[in-house]
Amino acid sequence: MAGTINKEVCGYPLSIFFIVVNEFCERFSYYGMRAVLVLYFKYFLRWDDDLATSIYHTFVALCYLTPILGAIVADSWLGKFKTIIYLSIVYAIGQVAMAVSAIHDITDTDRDGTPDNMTFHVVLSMVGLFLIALGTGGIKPCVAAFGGDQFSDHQDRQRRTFFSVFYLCINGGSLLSTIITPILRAQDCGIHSQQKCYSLAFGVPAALMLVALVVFIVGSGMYYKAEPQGNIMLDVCKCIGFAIKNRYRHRSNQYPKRQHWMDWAEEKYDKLLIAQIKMVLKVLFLYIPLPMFWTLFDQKGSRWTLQATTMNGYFGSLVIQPDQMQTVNPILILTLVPIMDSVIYPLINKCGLNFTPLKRMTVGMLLAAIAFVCAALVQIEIDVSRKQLLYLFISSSHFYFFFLNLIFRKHCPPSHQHPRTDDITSKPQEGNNAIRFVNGMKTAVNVSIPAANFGLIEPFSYSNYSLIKNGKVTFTLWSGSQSCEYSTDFGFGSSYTFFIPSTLVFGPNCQESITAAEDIKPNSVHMALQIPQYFFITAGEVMFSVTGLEFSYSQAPSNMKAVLQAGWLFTVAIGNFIVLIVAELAKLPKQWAEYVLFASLLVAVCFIFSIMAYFYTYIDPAEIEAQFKKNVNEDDEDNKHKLQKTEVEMNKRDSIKCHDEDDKDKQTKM
Ligand SMILES: C[C@H](N)C(=O)N1CCC[C@H]1C(=O)O
Repeated sequence: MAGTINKEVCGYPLSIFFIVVNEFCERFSYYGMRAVLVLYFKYFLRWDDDLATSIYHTFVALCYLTPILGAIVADSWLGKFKTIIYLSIVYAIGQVAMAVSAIHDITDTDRDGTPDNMTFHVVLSMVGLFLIALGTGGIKPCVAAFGGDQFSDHQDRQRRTFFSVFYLCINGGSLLSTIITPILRAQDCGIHSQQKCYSLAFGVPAALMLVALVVFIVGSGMYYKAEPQGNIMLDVCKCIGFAIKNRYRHRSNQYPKRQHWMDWAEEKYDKLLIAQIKMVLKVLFLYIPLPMFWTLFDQKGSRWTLQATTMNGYFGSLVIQPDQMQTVNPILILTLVPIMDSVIYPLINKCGLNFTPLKRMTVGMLLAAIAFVCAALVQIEIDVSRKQLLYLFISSSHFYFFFLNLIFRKHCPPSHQHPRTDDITSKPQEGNNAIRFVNGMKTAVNVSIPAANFGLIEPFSYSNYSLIKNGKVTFTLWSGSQSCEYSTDFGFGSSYTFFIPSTLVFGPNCQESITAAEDIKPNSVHMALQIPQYFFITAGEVMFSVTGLEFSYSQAPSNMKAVLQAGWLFTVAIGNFIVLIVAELAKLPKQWAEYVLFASLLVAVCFIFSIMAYFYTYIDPAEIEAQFKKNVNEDDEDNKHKLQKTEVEMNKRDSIKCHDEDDKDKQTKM
């Protein structure tokens, strides 16, 4: 670092406090908004599942593609500080636009609780999402690199700790927001009519983004702000282009070979710039296999959550919803980062092992592969339990419908016999329970719960299945003016048929007469079995991602720090795309086989990466740059000397010439 830091606390520059708080608030804003986004698409904008999922993934991928833009602007033009400020404003405007787009009252002219001009809400939210992607992606590489810039060259250890704390803040923000925003969304709010409060769920992240901006500005006087060094990316592209062209022009054997193909740019470009480009290319080459890690990592939110929907989420009196299992990741990050930094790494060092950053990343990839093997084992357990349950269901349902038919033939006229065309044959999706009622009474019965209405069930008829969530549910049965309340507890993924007997007496004790037949048993494999796979993927993330973040900073030349951070984040974007492609292409019949496939792919990639890492030599960009500058200065000195010498000689020669000419003149005059 070229400048000096004014204030230090325990050996750390005070300025990084503002940077980590800014990152915490920004990640709260980003992950909080993301947590309710798909539900907003589905229930507020009324999109179908496919559209909602593809727009969601496109948005996430965009958020990790825009870092390239932010990095170019920061390194070449505005500098990191101004880029963070300007793009944070864009980001906050985007979040506010999202919050406004979710106020149904704005276009609810008939006051029935639904927006009347959906185009307004769709357009505003799409503009909002675009601004957010630009903002969050744009500032992400700058904030990390700007934090790294605050340390002096001799503060390597502190800078490593900074990147760990930085990662803790990311996950602290992510954890809190993914718990809080779904709660905010579940509230009812509105001016004319009450609806689920998406505007609050987006409004709080918007407020947090404003806080992030204010905190960052407050620290302004304390930052070290490296100056941008001109349009560096354009120079880099031109230099690479020239090297390729020049190499091609001199392809014949008569020209001596050069050590590196970039050396073919030496005729036209500065040696320092060529050396810096070589550093960046070496690291970017190493990044090629890395997206595979993110491909596995990002399936937490999709495949693993779907797996959780087929499991039992009762943890004592606490009920964990399938999508809430994802919070295990940030919780484990908050625990594992300090343990790794203060116990595991020092212990490995004490054992005399040189656990270099690239070795850590390799181990991180292997841990992610192990996580997927665990996921495959859990899947096999679920499949086995389902087979047993299905067998139980088929045999019991045959018996029970045989019995039902006997009763119905006896009691009801043929016109009243209801066909059993809608019998459920597979487990209900997303951990829901499929419930239906059979009315054995001679009068019609209406059955309802707060979330669903089974409708009027004719005498000796079945209702259709309704899907209801787990937990305690109270059904209200109405026949004329008489009612009966029936309460029961549901687990995950079960199916029940409730019988209303012909002898039902409405009143307080009516509950006892209603009987339930379990068509499909609730999920039996416990969600706790997913904890090992979460543990391994998160331990892998700590070794891979935290190290990768720091590695990308430490190996980047001074004028391309943000660009390499963006390159690192680009691997996350590619990983997301691979999930979409592989899931489409490899349609394996068994889910566990898909998990094993992904684990094997990562092991193969990890093997390639370890070979590449073996040949990588760590550099100190600052030292190399200083050496180059020294050489240039020495060259300048040499040149100056040479110039002075030449000038003196030239002057001497001139004066001799002058004397000669003077003499000649004198002679002619004479
Ligand atoms: C929430 C994750 N544990 C996490 O920290 N990240 C996932 C992608 C990179 C990183 C982030 O910066 O959000």
